[in-house]
Amino acid sequence: MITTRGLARSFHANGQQVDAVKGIDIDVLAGECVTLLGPNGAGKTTSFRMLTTLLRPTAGTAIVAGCDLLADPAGVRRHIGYIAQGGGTSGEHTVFEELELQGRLYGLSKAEARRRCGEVMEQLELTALEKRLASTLSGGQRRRLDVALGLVHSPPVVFLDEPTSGLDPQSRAALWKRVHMLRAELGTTVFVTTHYLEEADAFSDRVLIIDHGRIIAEGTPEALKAKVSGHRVEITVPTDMVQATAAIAARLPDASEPLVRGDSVRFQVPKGEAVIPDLIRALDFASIPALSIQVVRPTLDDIFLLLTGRSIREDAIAKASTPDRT
Ligand SMILES: Nc1ncnc2c1ncn2[C@@H]1O[C@H](COP(=O)(O)OP(=O)(O)OP(=O)(O)O)[C@@H](O)[C@H]1O
Repeated sequence: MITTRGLARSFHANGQQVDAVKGIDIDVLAGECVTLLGPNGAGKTTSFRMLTTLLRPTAGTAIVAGCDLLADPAGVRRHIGYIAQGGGTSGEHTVFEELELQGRLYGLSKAEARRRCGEVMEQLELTALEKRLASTLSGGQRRRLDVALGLVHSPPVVFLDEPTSGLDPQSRAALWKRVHMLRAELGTTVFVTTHYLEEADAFSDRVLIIDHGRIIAEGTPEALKAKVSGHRVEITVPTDMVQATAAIAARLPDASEPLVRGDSVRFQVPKGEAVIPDLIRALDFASIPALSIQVVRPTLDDIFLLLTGRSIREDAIAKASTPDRT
């Protein structure tokens, strides 16, 4: 449903060239839900803007929903829904009017546009809000309207750029649930960007990890996590005891070099549960009161850490905006 070969885009800003996307090969099959996961500035939005015809690639080719991106951009536009970061509504129309207008822009007849408005409002639980001005909606309601706008013309492919950014965890889960219901009912192909690791893990069939404009890993969340062997152990202790705790951790059999962050010490071991008794005994002997000890299974962040030596999570936390409830 989406195929790219060597797709690239460079920008020129302040006399400098920025290679935002450096030749990516992507294959998304019909009906799949695929996530493009990466830290800030990795090239996610630039990739989406190219695939939705808003930005011309500097190099490479792409076929989207059977249409050639370069030769037939109008064909691509007819077959896709794009839910941009920050949404696409002006806010001065009611929910119903926004949806009807969008349907008409996509060439639906008035009657068909109205019928589809009714359907998508029901699917995204917007029916009770149909007469509300879009500008008066809460963040979660507004994001649901954005998704409805992307779906009103029944596209076979939807691009969702950070659909849950800025929403609280409950609203994020609810939005994902609705997107998946639509996919199950209509077989829509869903291509989505996020920097929320847990969402990529829980809701995607496949994850593409992008960093510095290149796809550095891809696979099912399970297959990606399986590349990181063992468990991570995290111990929280009083701050003045972290160095002594790190020294104890370093002496445990097969433990990786401990990493100290604030009042916590982290390290990798082949089997978390096997080292816990020794660890507790050693802490007890040294009179170090452990405030918490956690054995964490690998996450998608661990694979990113393994490949790049950096954490997506820390980058994302820096960017996270104030959560907005439905
Ligand atoms: N119009 C532009 N002019 C110059 N540089 C740009 C432009 N648009 C994007 N870039 C740069 O290209 C790189 C990729 O940006 P992009 O917005 O695609 O990243 P992203 O992964 O979507 O990040 P985020 O998660 O912060 O939205 C960044 O270094 C960005 O500064």
